[in-house]
Amino acid sequence: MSALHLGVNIDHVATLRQARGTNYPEPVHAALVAEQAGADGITVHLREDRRHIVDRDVYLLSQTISTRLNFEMAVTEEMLAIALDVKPHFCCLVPEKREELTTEGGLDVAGQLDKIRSACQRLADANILVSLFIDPDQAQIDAVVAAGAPYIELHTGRYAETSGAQQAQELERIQQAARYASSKGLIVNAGHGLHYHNVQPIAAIPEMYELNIGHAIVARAVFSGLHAAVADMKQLMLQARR
Ligand SMILES: CC(=O)[C@@H](O)[C@H](O)COP(=O)(O)O
Ligand SMILES: NCC(=O)COP(=O)(O)O
Repeated sequence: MSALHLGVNIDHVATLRQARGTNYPEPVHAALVAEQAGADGITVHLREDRRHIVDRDVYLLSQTISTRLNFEMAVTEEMLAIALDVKPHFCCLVPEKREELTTEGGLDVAGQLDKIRSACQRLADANILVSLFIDPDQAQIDAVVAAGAPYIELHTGRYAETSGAQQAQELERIQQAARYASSKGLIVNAGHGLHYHNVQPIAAIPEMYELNIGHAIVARAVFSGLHAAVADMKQLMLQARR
């Protein structure tokens, strides 16, 4: 079983800033507090519409954090140019719809293999580690291998939205996908919609390398402070591994 890492997604610190067009709260400040509290990495999603994170955040974070920056991006020429300029540690390629409230599904790697393979190659040539954000689906995992990305991030959104028997079924899909991906040599991350009450079954999956968690941590920080919110989440994750 590998060590389990926590990537803290700070998109919604920026959501609060953009709501009023102020210069606070500052995402860099949030990233540094998260690192002090035990975050192993910082994740941001630069959306096409710049609804939360904006370009300067990505540049500043890459210059200031001391863990690893995970840059979530749609597979567009605009985002590829930014990634190749910033050179984050990781790029996670995600699907994006302008009108969506949040990321709705995984990237269809199998359905656009040439495009994704070429993006992976360009990022790898710049020494950026690429992760593909996919649904827990064997055909998509096979396509990731064909695309040449070393990491996947399994979309846990459906698991997070369901309950009871349906959630148990989703958990099983994620467990099977993690096992299959790992047998193919991929490093397995997961994320989306994870919170303090649903994280442990996902954290307990032995193949998991990193969980990326944002909304729930930022929401809890309103009441308990960001340091405690990150530390509590990390503790829950590590507890699930014992
Ligand atoms: C790709 C993914 O699952 C999320 O991390 C993504 O960042 C969601 O975007 P929002 O933060 O805009 O909801
Ligand atoms: N890739 C998932 C992520 O970064 C965080 O998603 P969420 O916890 O904000 O739903």
